[in-house]
Amino acid sequence: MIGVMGAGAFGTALAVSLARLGEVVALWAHDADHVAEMNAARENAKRLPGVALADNIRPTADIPDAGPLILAVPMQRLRGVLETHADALKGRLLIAACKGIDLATHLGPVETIAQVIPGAQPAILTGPSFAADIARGLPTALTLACGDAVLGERLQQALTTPNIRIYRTTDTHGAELGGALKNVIAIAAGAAIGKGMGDSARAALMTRGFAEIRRLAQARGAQPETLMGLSGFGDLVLTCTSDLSRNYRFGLALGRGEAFDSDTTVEGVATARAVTEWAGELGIDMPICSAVAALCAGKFSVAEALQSLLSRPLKEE
Ligand SMILES: NC(=O)C1=CN([C@@H]2O[C@H](COP(=O)(O)OP(=O)(O)OC[C@H]3O[C@@H](n4cnc5c(N)ncnc54)[C@H](OP(=O)(O)O)[C@@H]3O)[C@@H](O)[C@H]2O)C=CC1
Ligand SMILES: O=C(CO)COP(=O)(O)O
Repeated sequence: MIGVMGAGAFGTALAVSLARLGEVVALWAHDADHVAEMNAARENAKRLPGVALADNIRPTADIPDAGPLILAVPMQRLRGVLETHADALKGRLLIAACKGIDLATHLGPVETIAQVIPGAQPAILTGPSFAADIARGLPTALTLACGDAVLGERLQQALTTPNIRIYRTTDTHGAELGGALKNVIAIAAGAAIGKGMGDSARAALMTRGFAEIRRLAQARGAQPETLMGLSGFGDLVLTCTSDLSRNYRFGLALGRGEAFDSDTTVEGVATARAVTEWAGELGIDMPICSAVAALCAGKFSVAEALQSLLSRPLKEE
């Protein structure tokens, strides 16, 4: 049995894909009414409408007491979920599927699990993948990062499905920071396109944004090759170029001066703030992330954010 905690779009899509392996997948939601709705309709109409839940997917309000658990809640909720359910989670194999940096602690998902849950065996599943694509059975490649190489290999086998090919690494810092920071750069890319600045400006933001991601991640001990892989470069490309990305669409709305649905999960907003604070403490230069944080906080207009980037002193690449 595999458990997925968090019945949002991504948790549900992973459950749908894992169920194709034939084993029982428990899909835990914190809201009992939502569980009842999913059981009655055999669909998660609230978060992933139009996708049937196979018979071996079990929506539940009870955390399964055996087997690995995938944590697919928004990053800013992860610590609270872990603290609330610490007794049920202690010593368990916990695989984060969230992308972000915790505002209160400046920790990523793997570090948060390790700090909150005694004896947990933490890992992260990350990389370029939209819930809608995974649920439809479209081909996807992800990175599974686990500090324990033997466990990582076991998880790689267990979580590979007919449409999810998994690569593994022991570099959890690289995997979690690449996935978190690409969302911030996607907001910048969306804002540039929304403001009509063009594809050349987007390419510049993606490239210089990637330089910021590498600077911060390597200061944390991440390996350069992890950042060049699916969880870093791969996810940056997907998220900065697809209208399916919520972070990119949020940026588009900022650029166009349009409203954006406040119930939509946009991980890059809190992460931009967290990373700007954190980079400041470490003395690392993160101008695009800082401009996005200021933009999201309403301190800058898109034009002012661009001006702040273009007026920086000239330097070597
Ligand atoms: N969607 C995607 O394509 C991808 C998403 N991800 C990552 O997965 C993570 C989750 O995103 P996604 O599923 O898309 O988000 P959604 O907005 O679709 O769903 C979030 C889910 O988390 C639940 N939730 C919120 N707060 C809590 C809480 N305190 N306790 C328990 N459950 C809670 C929500 O419940 P409720 O409905 O009651 O609010 C909802 O089911 C994010 O970090 C995202 O970056 C990664 C790759 C792809
Ligand atoms: O992480 C994702 C793609 O890999 C999903 O991106 P959004 O959260 O921007 O929709």
